[in-house]
Amino acid sequence: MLLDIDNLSLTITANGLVNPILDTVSLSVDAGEVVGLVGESGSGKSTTARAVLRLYPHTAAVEGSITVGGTEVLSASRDELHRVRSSEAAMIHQDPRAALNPVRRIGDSLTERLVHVLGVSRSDAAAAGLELLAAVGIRQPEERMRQYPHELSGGMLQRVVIAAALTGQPKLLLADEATSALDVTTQAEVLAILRDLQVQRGLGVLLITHDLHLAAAYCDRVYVMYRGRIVEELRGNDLFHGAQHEYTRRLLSAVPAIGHLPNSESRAS
Ligand SMILES: Nc1ncnc2c1ncn2[C@@H]1O[C@H](COP(=O)(O)OP(=O)(O)OP(=O)(O)O)[C@@H](O)[C@H]1O
Repeated sequence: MLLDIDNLSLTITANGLVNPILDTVSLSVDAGEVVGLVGESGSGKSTTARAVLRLYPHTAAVEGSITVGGTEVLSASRDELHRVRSSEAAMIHQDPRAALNPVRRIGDSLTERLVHVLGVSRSDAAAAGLELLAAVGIRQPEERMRQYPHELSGGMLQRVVIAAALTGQPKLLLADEATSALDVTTQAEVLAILRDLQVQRGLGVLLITHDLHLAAAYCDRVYVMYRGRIVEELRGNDLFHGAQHEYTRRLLSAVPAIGHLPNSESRAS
């Protein structure tokens, strides 16, 4: 198994109060598999994904196990953790503008990890950067490498962020609402690119999303999270009609079905 989270519990202490955030969370992602993690805001999805890279506040207390490619992340040495973060798993966030330094050229942001973390020469890193930009469907990559983030659209920037995440050739992608900030058409384009890359490279993807239609259509399996616990695991295809847990049904009933959106007349009445 590429990612195996087993009985992960996490509390964060703030102002003397111990806040339980995750409670015995278990989930797995195999190589070549797209796995969804859905649930309402604050249910613990991002905390789970960040824990995979051992990113949590120093006041956190953590129990359980997280293995990435067989390495136990929670007790990993500095070197092992560095390897996991630089070449085993990468995270993509919602806002590409926050992920890229606004005063650095795209090419510098893209090749940074290769040069400074993986010790690749600048010319090899530039060649790899160009290749990655082409792989995420960016035309005229040489020109883009010289541009600054404000010169690119949101969809283009998210492609750059995906390319940057792939520089260490990770096997696992943690996509935290990675397309939520994009308009519907751009979202579909970015998701299609992500799917192509996932298939070509046999990547495992943990896809965190609020969009249950997307989770159902895009994911092989979906975990449903509620108040820090996994309450249900379903095949993507079964999400809308196979849910057993009361919370999953409530979550699904809150999703407007296409064709059943309130029209302006009924809203006005
Ligand atoms: N650094 C922190 N200190 C204290 N509490 C935190 C911290 N990070 C997260 N939390 C709390 O942990 C809970 C889970 O947050 P998390 O961001 O993982 O949820 P989420 O399901 O990803 O929500 P969203 O969908 O809104 O991103 C929330 O109650 C949040 O307030």
